[in-house]
Amino acid sequence: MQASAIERVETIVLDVPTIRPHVLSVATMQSQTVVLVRLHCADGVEGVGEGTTIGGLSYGGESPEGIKLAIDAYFAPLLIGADTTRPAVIMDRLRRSIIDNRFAKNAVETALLDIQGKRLGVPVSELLGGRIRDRLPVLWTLASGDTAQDIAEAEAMIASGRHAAFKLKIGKRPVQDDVAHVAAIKRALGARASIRVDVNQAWSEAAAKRALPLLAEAGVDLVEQPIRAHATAGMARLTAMGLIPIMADEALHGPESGYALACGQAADVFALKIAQAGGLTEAKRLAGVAQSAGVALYGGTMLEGPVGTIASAQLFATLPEIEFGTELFGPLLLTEELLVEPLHYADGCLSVPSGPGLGVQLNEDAIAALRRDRDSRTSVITPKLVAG
Ligand SMILES: O=C(O)C[C@H]1C=CC(=O)O1
Ligand SMILES: [Mn+2]
Repeated sequence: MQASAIERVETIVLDVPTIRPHVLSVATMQSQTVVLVRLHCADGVEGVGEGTTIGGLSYGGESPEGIKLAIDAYFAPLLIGADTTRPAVIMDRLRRSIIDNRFAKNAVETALLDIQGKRLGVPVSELLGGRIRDRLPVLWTLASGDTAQDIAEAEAMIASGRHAAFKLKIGKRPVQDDVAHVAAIKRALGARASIRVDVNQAWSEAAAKRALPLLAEAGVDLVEQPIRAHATAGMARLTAMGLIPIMADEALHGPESGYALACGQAADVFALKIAQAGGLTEAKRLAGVAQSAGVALYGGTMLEGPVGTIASAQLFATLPEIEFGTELFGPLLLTEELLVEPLHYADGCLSVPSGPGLGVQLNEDAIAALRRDRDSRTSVITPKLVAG
């Protein structure tokens, strides 16, 4: 086997507790399931990628277990023996052979670019056209499910200087209750904070039409995916109201969907997510569609751990404009540190690592402690020890 060829594909499911319940209209998260993909080359070079979603199958069509299965059963045979010095050739082969599975493709592409960056001695950003910035603005999501707790959390974030923009998860309660919740938070924080809301598709168009003037009146700066992902014409009607910028999130499945939304004038802003786009290069193509169409950009997350977060950051750092900032706070929602050296968050920004590849190193002890199969791995060993 060639030195740069992939010798082994490893997929690991981690269950990581969250610092508090994270309440979305589609799910309440008490923990996050992170799928890590490690590509081991014959010469010992290794790349890591992440395939992470929210709430099992409640957010999208790929579950953590499904991502692992798809990679183990279908991606791995195409990857073993492949030459990692040609990541684009490998991704082209995968895209031709495997339909959809965008989260799994993103995880694999991330690992391939991590390898390539390590071999060339450059950060992944430099493989994607080159970075324009080393720091990215990061907001925080208030989603405890309780208005007073959300206000206290925001006050603490503002006081510590970590965040001054907040996204509120709504859509679970009746519209008037959600609007009261949002208005109370904005009233408490005033001009000290930018407030945005994410409905995660929960409203009908009629409910959204009722809510938008009230949210505008309350001082909300952005409304994310208020109605169903496929409701392009409805999104266009809400956008045309011109009350608050409307952002597409779940509706975006890569550059083609972005092109259709832009043609239909169905959003003012796109939430760019490397997982939803099917990888970093597809996400970069989507960003190009937005730039060409005059659609603003926002750096989104699937609440990934540090690997997916930094893969996203490496891409977002290459964008000339990212008007609405980013939400790359996923690692801060987790109780456990998955890296040897934690990511650096300060003054409302995340620093983009400058080392080769992703520029992050996994904390192997944390991975061993959090992996879902740790008990079965132990029980494989235990009987042998008992028998011996
Ligand atoms: O945007 C989403 O729908 C998913 C995610 C991003 C931030 C957050 O709290 O949830
Ligand atoms: Mn969203």
